[in-house]
Amino acid sequence: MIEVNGLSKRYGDVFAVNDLTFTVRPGTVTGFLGPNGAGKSTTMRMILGLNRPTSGTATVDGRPFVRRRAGLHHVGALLDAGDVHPGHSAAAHLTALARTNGIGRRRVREVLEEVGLASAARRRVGGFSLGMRQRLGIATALLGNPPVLMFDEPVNGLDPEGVRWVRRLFRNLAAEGRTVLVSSHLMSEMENTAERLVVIGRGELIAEESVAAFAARGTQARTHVTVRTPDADRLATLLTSEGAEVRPDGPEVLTVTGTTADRIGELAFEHRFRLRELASRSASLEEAFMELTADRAEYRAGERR
Ligand SMILES: Nc1ncnc2c1ncn2[C@@H]1O[C@H](COP(=O)(O)OP(=O)(O)OP(=O)(O)O)[C@@H](O)[C@H]1O
Repeated sequence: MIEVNGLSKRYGDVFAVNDLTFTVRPGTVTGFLGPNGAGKSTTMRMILGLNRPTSGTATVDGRPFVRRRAGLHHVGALLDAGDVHPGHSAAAHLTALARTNGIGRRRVREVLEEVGLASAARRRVGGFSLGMRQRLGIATALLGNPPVLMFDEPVNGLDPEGVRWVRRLFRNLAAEGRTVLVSSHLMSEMENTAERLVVIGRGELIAEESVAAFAARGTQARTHVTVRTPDADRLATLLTSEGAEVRPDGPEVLTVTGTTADRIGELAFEHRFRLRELASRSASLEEAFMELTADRAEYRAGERR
Protein backbone atom coordinates (compact mmCIF):
# COMPACT_ATOMS: atom_id res chain seq x y z
CA MET A 1 0.00 0.00 0.00
CA ILE A 2 1.20 3.51 -0.82
CA GLU A 3 -0.05 6.34 1.38
CA VAL A 4 0.53 9.95 0.42
CA ASN A 5 -0.45 12.53 3.01
CA GLY A 6 -0.44 16.30 2.56
CA LEU A 7 2.54 15.92 0.22
CA SER A 8 3.98 19.12 -1.30
CA LYS A 9 7.07 19.97 -3.30
CA ARG A 10 8.01 23.55 -4.09
CA TYR A 11 10.60 24.62 -6.66
CA GLY A 12 11.17 28.36 -6.16
CA ASP A 13 7.73 29.96 -6.39
CA VAL A 14 6.08 26.98 -8.06
CA PHE A 15 4.38 24.12 -6.28
CA ALA A 16 5.12 21.06 -8.46
CA VAL A 17 3.02 19.07 -5.96
CA ASN A 18 0.55 20.80 -3.69
CA ASP A 19 -0.95 19.16 -0.60
CA LEU A 20 -1.61 15.80 -2.24
CA THR A 21 -3.35 13.08 -0.26
CA PHE A 22 -4.26 9.69 -1.72
CA THR A 23 -3.92 5.95 -1.10
CA VAL A 24 -2.93 3.23 -3.56
CA ARG A 25 -4.24 -0.16 -2.46
CA PRO A 26 -2.99 -3.64 -3.28
CA GLY A 27 -4.83 -5.97 -5.66
CA THR A 28 -5.76 -3.44 -8.33
CA VAL A 29 -3.98 -1.37 -10.93
CA THR A 30 -4.22 2.32 -10.03
CA GLY A 31 -3.78 4.82 -12.85
CA PHE A 32 -1.96 8.03 -11.94
CA LEU A 33 -3.25 10.53 -14.46
CA GLY A 34 -2.56 14.14 -15.21
CA PRO A 35 -1.56 16.43 -18.07
CA ASN A 36 2.12 17.14 -18.79
CA GLY A 37 3.76 18.88 -15.86
CA ALA A 38 0.99 17.91 -13.42
CA GLY A 39 3.50 16.58 -10.90
CA LYS A 40 3.26 12.81 -11.42
CA SER A 41 7.00 12.16 -11.71
CA THR A 42 7.78 14.46 -8.78
CA THR A 43 5.23 12.59 -6.63
CA MET A 44 6.66 9.20 -7.61
CA ARG A 45 10.19 10.40 -6.87
CA MET A 46 9.07 11.54 -3.42
CA ILE A 47 7.40 8.17 -2.75
CA LEU A 48 10.75 6.55 -3.60
CA GLY A 49 12.67 8.97 -1.38
CA LEU A 50 14.59 10.39 -4.39
CA ASN A 51 13.16 13.89 -3.84
CA ARG A 52 12.61 15.43 -0.43
CA PRO A 53 9.10 16.74 0.13
CA THR A 54 8.73 20.40 1.11
CA SER A 55 6.04 19.12 3.48
CA GLY A 56 3.85 16.07 4.02
CA THR A 57 4.68 12.37 3.94
CA ALA A 58 4.72 9.41 1.60
CA THR A 59 4.89 5.88 2.98
CA VAL A 60 5.12 2.42 1.46
CA ASP A 61 3.52 -0.26 3.62
CA GLY A 62 3.54 2.13 6.55
CA ARG A 63 7.13 3.41 6.37
CA PRO A 64 8.98 6.03 4.36
CA PHE A 65 10.79 4.12 1.61
CA VAL A 66 14.26 5.60 2.21
CA ARG A 67 14.47 3.69 5.46
CA ARG A 68 14.38 0.32 3.67
CA ARG A 69 17.38 -1.89 3.01
CA ALA A 70 17.55 -4.12 -0.07
CA GLY A 71 14.95 -1.80 -1.58
CA LEU A 72 14.17 -3.81 -4.70
CA HIS A 73 12.45 -6.44 -2.52
CA HIS A 74 9.99 -3.82 -1.30
CA VAL A 75 9.37 -1.48 -4.21
CA GLY A 76 10.11 -1.85 -7.91
CA ALA A 77 9.98 1.25 -10.06
CA LEU A 78 10.41 2.31 -13.65
CA LEU A 79 11.00 6.05 -13.58
CA ASP A 80 13.35 7.00 -16.39
CA ALA A 81 14.13 4.32 -18.96
CA GLY A 82 17.22 6.29 -20.10
CA ASP A 83 18.81 6.02 -16.69
CA VAL A 84 21.11 3.07 -17.53
CA HIS A 85 24.83 3.13 -18.41
CA PRO A 86 24.89 2.80 -22.24
CA GLY A 87 28.09 0.72 -22.21
CA HIS A 88 26.60 -2.05 -20.04
CA SER A 89 24.71 -5.02 -21.35
CA ALA A 90 21.16 -5.61 -20.12
CA ALA A 91 22.33 -8.69 -18.21
CA ALA A 92 25.27 -6.84 -16.61
CA HIS A 93 23.02 -3.96 -15.55
CA LEU A 94 20.52 -6.29 -13.90
CA THR A 95 23.21 -8.52 -12.38
CA ALA A 96 24.85 -5.53 -10.67
CA LEU A 97 21.52 -4.45 -9.21
CA ALA A 98 20.70 -8.01 -8.18
CA ARG A 99 24.00 -8.34 -6.34
CA THR A 100 23.54 -5.16 -4.27
CA ASN A 101 20.05 -6.29 -3.35
CA GLY A 102 20.92 -9.87 -2.46
CA ILE A 103 19.10 -11.36 -5.43
CA GLY A 104 20.39 -14.50 -7.26
CA ARG A 105 21.51 -14.68 -10.92
CA ARG A 106 18.65 -16.99 -11.83
CA ARG A 107 16.21 -14.19 -11.19
CA VAL A 108 18.06 -12.00 -13.75
CA ARG A 109 17.46 -14.62 -16.45
CA GLU A 110 13.83 -14.96 -15.36
CA VAL A 111 13.03 -11.25 -15.64
CA LEU A 112 14.85 -10.93 -18.98
CA GLU A 113 12.64 -13.78 -20.27
CA GLU A 114 9.55 -12.18 -18.78
CA VAL A 115 10.06 -8.85 -20.54
CA GLY A 116 11.10 -10.44 -23.85
CA LEU A 117 14.76 -9.36 -23.74
CA ALA A 118 16.41 -12.79 -23.30
CA SER A 119 17.87 -12.73 -26.81
CA ALA A 120 19.26 -9.20 -26.29
CA ALA A 121 20.68 -9.89 -22.82
CA ARG A 122 24.33 -9.49 -23.91
CA ARG A 123 23.83 -6.44 -26.10
CA ARG A 124 24.92 -2.98 -24.98
CA VAL A 125 22.04 -0.89 -23.69
CA GLY A 126 23.37 2.08 -25.71
CA GLY A 127 22.09 0.35 -28.86
CA PHE A 128 18.61 -0.35 -27.46
CA SER A 129 15.48 1.26 -28.87
CA LEU A 130 13.28 3.25 -26.48
CA GLY A 131 10.86 0.31 -26.31
CA MET A 132 13.71 -2.07 -25.36
CA ARG A 133 14.87 0.38 -22.67
CA GLN A 134 11.34 0.47 -21.30
CA ARG A 135 11.34 -3.33 -21.18
CA LEU A 136 14.67 -3.28 -19.35
CA GLY A 137 13.25 -0.71 -16.91
CA ILE A 138 10.29 -3.02 -16.29
CA ALA A 139 12.68 -5.95 -15.76
CA THR A 140 14.51 -3.85 -13.15
CA ALA A 141 11.24 -3.10 -11.36
CA LEU A 142 10.34 -6.81 -11.28
CA LEU A 143 13.80 -8.01 -10.21
CA GLY A 144 13.20 -8.11 -6.45
CA ASN A 145 9.69 -9.60 -6.81
CA PRO A 146 8.37 -6.63 -4.80
CA PRO A 147 4.84 -6.20 -3.41
CA VAL A 148 4.70 -2.57 -4.56
CA LEU A 149 5.40 -1.43 -8.13
CA MET A 150 5.44 2.01 -9.77
CA PHE A 151 5.75 2.72 -13.47
CA ASP A 152 6.13 6.26 -14.87
CA GLU A 153 4.73 6.50 -18.42
CA PRO A 154 5.65 2.87 -19.17
CA VAL A 155 4.11 2.57 -22.64
CA ASN A 156 6.30 5.32 -24.16
CA GLY A 157 8.09 3.84 -27.14
CA LEU A 158 6.38 0.43 -26.98
CA ASP A 159 4.84 -0.99 -30.14
CA PRO A 160 1.16 -2.11 -30.09
CA GLU A 161 2.12 -5.66 -29.11
CA GLY A 162 4.29 -4.22 -26.33
CA VAL A 163 1.41 -2.06 -25.10
CA ARG A 164 -0.91 -5.09 -24.92
CA TRP A 165 1.78 -7.09 -23.14
CA VAL A 166 2.43 -4.40 -20.56
CA ARG A 167 -1.28 -3.98 -19.81
CA ARG A 168 -1.61 -7.72 -19.24
CA LEU A 169 1.50 -7.69 -17.06
CA PHE A 170 0.12 -4.90 -14.82
CA ARG A 171 -3.21 -6.66 -14.42
CA ASN A 172 -1.45 -9.93 -13.56
CA LEU A 173 0.80 -8.22 -11.01
CA ALA A 174 -2.26 -6.68 -9.35
CA ALA A 175 -4.13 -10.00 -9.44
CA GLU A 176 -1.22 -11.48 -7.47
CA GLY A 177 -2.13 -9.00 -4.71
CA ARG A 178 0.53 -6.39 -5.45
CA THR A 179 0.13 -2.62 -5.32
CA VAL A 180 0.55 -1.24 -8.85
CA LEU A 181 0.68 2.49 -9.66
CA VAL A 182 1.01 3.44 -13.34
CA SER A 183 1.30 7.04 -14.51
CA SER A 184 0.12 8.42 -17.83
CA HIS A 185 -0.96 11.69 -19.38
CA LEU A 186 -3.46 9.81 -21.58
CA MET A 187 -6.80 8.61 -20.29
CA SER A 188 -7.07 6.12 -23.16
CA GLU A 189 -4.06 4.23 -21.82
CA MET A 190 -5.73 3.76 -18.45
CA GLU A 191 -9.20 2.89 -19.67
CA ASN A 192 -8.35 -0.75 -20.32
CA THR A 193 -5.71 -1.20 -17.65
CA ALA A 194 -6.61 0.50 -14.41
CA GLU A 195 -9.51 -0.12 -12.06
CA ARG A 196 -8.88 2.93 -9.93
CA LEU A 197 -7.64 6.40 -10.77
CA VAL A 198 -5.77 9.15 -8.99
CA VAL A 199 -6.11 12.23 -11.20
CA ILE A 200 -3.99 15.34 -10.60
CA GLY A 201 -3.56 18.71 -12.28
CA ARG A 202 -1.00 21.39 -11.42
CA GLY A 203 0.10 19.33 -8.47
CA GLU A 204 -3.37 19.13 -6.91
CA LEU A 205 -5.74 16.20 -6.50
CA ILE A 206 -8.68 16.31 -8.91
CA ALA A 207 -10.19 12.86 -8.37
CA GLU A 208 -9.49 9.62 -6.55
CA GLU A 209 -12.04 6.99 -7.51
CA SER A 210 -12.81 3.93 -9.62
CA VAL A 211 -12.56 4.22 -13.40
CA ALA A 212 -16.30 3.43 -13.51
CA ALA A 213 -17.17 6.31 -11.14
CA PHE A 214 -14.93 8.67 -13.07
CA ALA A 215 -16.57 7.69 -16.35
CA ALA A 216 -20.07 8.07 -14.86
CA ARG A 217 -19.21 11.54 -13.63
CA GLY A 218 -18.35 12.59 -17.16
CA THR A 219 -21.40 10.90 -18.64
CA GLN A 220 -23.96 12.36 -16.24
CA ALA A 221 -22.56 15.83 -16.50
CA ARG A 222 -21.91 15.78 -20.19
CA THR A 223 -24.44 13.96 -22.29
CA HIS A 224 -24.89 15.99 -25.44
CA VAL A 225 -28.22 15.78 -27.22
CA THR A 226 -28.49 16.90 -30.81
CA VAL A 227 -31.97 18.04 -31.91
CA ARG A 228 -33.07 19.10 -35.37
CA THR A 229 -36.42 20.85 -35.48
CA PRO A 230 -38.05 23.66 -37.48
CA ASP A 231 -39.17 25.03 -34.07
CA ALA A 232 -35.64 25.42 -32.75
CA ASP A 233 -36.26 28.85 -31.17
CA ARG A 234 -39.34 27.71 -29.21
CA LEU A 235 -37.60 24.56 -28.05
CA ALA A 236 -34.51 26.52 -27.01
CA THR A 237 -36.66 28.81 -24.85
CA LEU A 238 -38.41 25.86 -23.19
CA LEU A 239 -35.18 24.01 -22.52
CA THR A 240 -33.39 27.07 -21.15
CA SER A 241 -36.28 27.73 -18.76
CA GLU A 242 -35.75 24.18 -17.43
CA GLY A 243 -32.08 24.87 -16.78
CA ALA A 244 -30.58 23.04 -19.78
CA GLU A 245 -27.76 24.59 -21.76
CA VAL A 246 -28.60 25.15 -25.40
CA ARG A 247 -26.25 26.01 -28.24
CA PRO A 248 -27.45 26.66 -31.81
CA ASP A 249 -25.44 24.47 -34.18
CA GLY A 250 -26.59 25.40 -37.67
CA PRO A 251 -30.04 25.92 -39.18
CA GLU A 252 -32.69 24.07 -37.13
CA VAL A 253 -30.03 22.27 -35.08
CA LEU A 254 -29.45 22.61 -31.33
CA THR A 255 -26.86 20.93 -29.14
CA VAL A 256 -28.23 20.53 -25.63
CA THR A 257 -26.52 19.56 -22.38
CA GLY A 258 -28.01 19.18 -18.92
CA THR A 259 -31.08 17.23 -19.99
CA THR A 260 -31.93 13.94 -21.71
CA ALA A 261 -33.21 12.96 -25.15
CA ASP A 262 -36.28 11.48 -23.37
CA ARG A 263 -37.14 14.85 -21.84
CA ILE A 264 -36.79 16.62 -25.18
CA GLY A 265 -39.09 14.00 -26.75
CA GLU A 266 -41.68 14.66 -24.02
CA LEU A 267 -41.52 18.43 -24.54
CA ALA A 268 -41.98 17.96 -28.29
CA PHE A 269 -45.04 15.81 -27.66
CA GLU A 270 -46.56 18.21 -25.06
CA HIS A 271 -45.97 21.35 -27.12
CA ARG A 272 -46.66 19.79 -30.51
CA PHE A 273 -43.58 20.61 -32.51
CA ARG A 274 -41.89 18.49 -35.12
CA LEU A 275 -38.62 16.72 -34.44
CA ARG A 276 -36.52 15.73 -37.42
CA GLU A 277 -33.60 14.34 -35.48
CA LEU A 278 -32.94 13.47 -31.83
CA ALA A 279 -29.69 11.82 -30.78
CA SER A 280 -27.71 11.70 -27.58
CA ARG A 281 -24.00 11.13 -27.21
CA SER A 282 -22.17 10.44 -23.97
CA ALA A 283 -18.82 12.00 -23.27
CA SER A 284 -16.04 9.45 -23.41
CA LEU A 285 -13.68 8.87 -20.52
CA GLU A 286 -11.08 10.86 -22.45
CA GLU A 287 -13.46 13.82 -22.64
CA ALA A 288 -14.27 13.57 -18.91
CA PHE A 289 -10.55 13.70 -18.22
CA MET A 290 -9.95 16.61 -20.61
CA GLU A 291 -12.80 18.60 -19.08
CA LEU A 292 -11.73 17.99 -15.51
CA THR A 293 -8.14 18.89 -16.18
CA ALA A 294 -8.66 21.61 -18.82
CA ASP A 295 -8.03 24.53 -16.51
CA ARG A 296 -5.18 22.73 -14.77
CA ALA A 297 -3.06 21.79 -17.74
CA GLU A 298 0.23 23.61 -17.49
CA TYR A 299 1.19 23.34 -21.14
CA ARG A 300 -1.26 23.76 -23.97
CA ALA A 301 -0.67 24.50 -27.64
CA GLY A 302 0.10 28.17 -28.13
CA GLU A 303 0.12 29.24 -24.52
CA ARG A 304 1.83 28.74 -21.23
CA ARG A 305 -0.44 29.14 -18.18
N1 LIG B 1 14.04 19.87 -10.48
C1 LIG B 1 13.09 20.73 -10.81
N2 LIG B 1 13.29 22.07 -10.72
C2 LIG B 1 12.32 22.94 -11.02
N3 LIG B 1 11.07 22.60 -11.42
C3 LIG B 1 10.81 21.29 -11.53
C4 LIG B 1 11.79 20.29 -11.23
N4 LIG B 1 11.22 19.07 -11.43
C5 LIG B 1 9.95 19.31 -11.85
N5 LIG B 1 9.70 20.63 -11.90
C6 LIG B 1 8.41 21.26 -12.28
O1 LIG B 1 7.41 20.64 -11.52
C7 LIG B 1 6.22 20.46 -12.27
C8 LIG B 1 5.81 19.00 -12.26
O2 LIG B 1 6.71 18.23 -13.02
P1 LIG B 1 6.61 16.64 -13.15
O3 LIG B 1 7.73 16.20 -14.04
O4 LIG B 1 6.49 16.04 -11.82
O5 LIG B 1 5.22 16.48 -13.93
P2 LIG B 1 4.62 15.21 -14.67
O6 LIG B 1 3.19 15.15 -14.30
O7 LIG B 1 5.45 14.01 -14.40
O8 LIG B 1 4.72 15.67 -16.19
P3 LIG B 1 5.07 14.85 -17.55
O9 LIG B 1 3.84 14.08 -17.91
O10 LIG B 1 5.34 15.98 -18.51
O11 LIG B 1 6.28 14.02 -17.25
C9 LIG B 1 6.51 21.05 -13.63
O12 LIG B 1 6.09 22.40 -13.64
C10 LIG B 1 8.02 21.00 -13.72
O13 LIG B 1 8.50 21.98 -14.60
